[in-house]
Amino acid sequence: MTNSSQTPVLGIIGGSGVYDIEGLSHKRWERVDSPFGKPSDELLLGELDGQSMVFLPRHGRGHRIPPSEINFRANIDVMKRVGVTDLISVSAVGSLRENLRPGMFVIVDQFIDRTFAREKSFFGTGLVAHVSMAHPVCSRLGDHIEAATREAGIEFARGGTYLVMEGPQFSSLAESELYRSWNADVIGMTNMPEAKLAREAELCYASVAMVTDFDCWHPDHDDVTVDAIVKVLLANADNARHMVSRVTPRLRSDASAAACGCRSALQHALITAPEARDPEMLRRLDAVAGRLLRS
Ligand SMILES: CSC[C@H]1O[C@H](OP(=O)(O)O)[C@H](O)[C@@H]1O
Ligand SMILES: Nc1ncnc2[nH]cnc12
Repeated sequence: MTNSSQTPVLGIIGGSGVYDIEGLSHKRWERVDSPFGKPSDELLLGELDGQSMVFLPRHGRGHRIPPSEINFRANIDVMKRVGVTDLISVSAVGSLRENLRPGMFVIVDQFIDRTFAREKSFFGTGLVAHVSMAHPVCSRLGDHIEAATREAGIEFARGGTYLVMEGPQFSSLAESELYRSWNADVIGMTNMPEAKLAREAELCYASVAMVTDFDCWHPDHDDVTVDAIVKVLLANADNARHMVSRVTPRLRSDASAAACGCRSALQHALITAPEARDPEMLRRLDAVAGRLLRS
């Protein structure tokens, strides 16, 4: 099922501490197969206030999958396959700034990708594509998230650079200081290549980073541990649900969505001559790039 009418369908990729979405009607977990392999889990499909939505726990239910083993391509492919148009990533992050305190949401607008052990593109030999990542998130979707977050009374910052490290170990002090000197604001292990793949799949993508700790640079705070992160996350997860429930009605009434640039990201990105394209590759890309590849 692809969504050629572009009826708004909200997708949520839930990070650490967010393994389910409460309050959905017609709720069901469904396995969706992808030519890119196994996604992190089944998809949770349902409706929130009459609006279709789809949820996927990034690390799988029970948090089984570490950042480097997440099949980001399969995760984005299945979202596209079931008709998602707007994708919100919810993630736990460490803060690299004094003013971004645990409990706050950062509506990220830039990334520094330091990951090195992940498949980063749907494309490759047989069909080469280069999409723009100058503005890696959808500002229209970001506007809806900002309004929803404000309405839910959650403390937030609009804009911020998320440094994506490979992990799974946390940073050394020297690395944390280096990233601060690069003007990164928050640090995590998962938003890349997720954001790049969402762009290739022509999805509107936005990232809500929930601050859980001060990493290891802050002289007045302990170095980050999983225990400390989980404590903050338990409080944050409810806030994430409040935010999501307020985004859905906004999406439904947004007439500008169809013209959003994210939805035509591939329009001028494919460089391989039609006669040189690999037919097997074209088959795998039926959901991600079917709009342009169907003859
Ligand atoms: C649970 S601590 C580190 C873990 O949490 C973040 O995951 P996510 O972005 O999915 O919330 C971070 O990136 C690490 O994967
Ligand atoms: N300090 C940190 N570093 C990397 N990933 C994180 N996720 C939450 N806090 C983090």
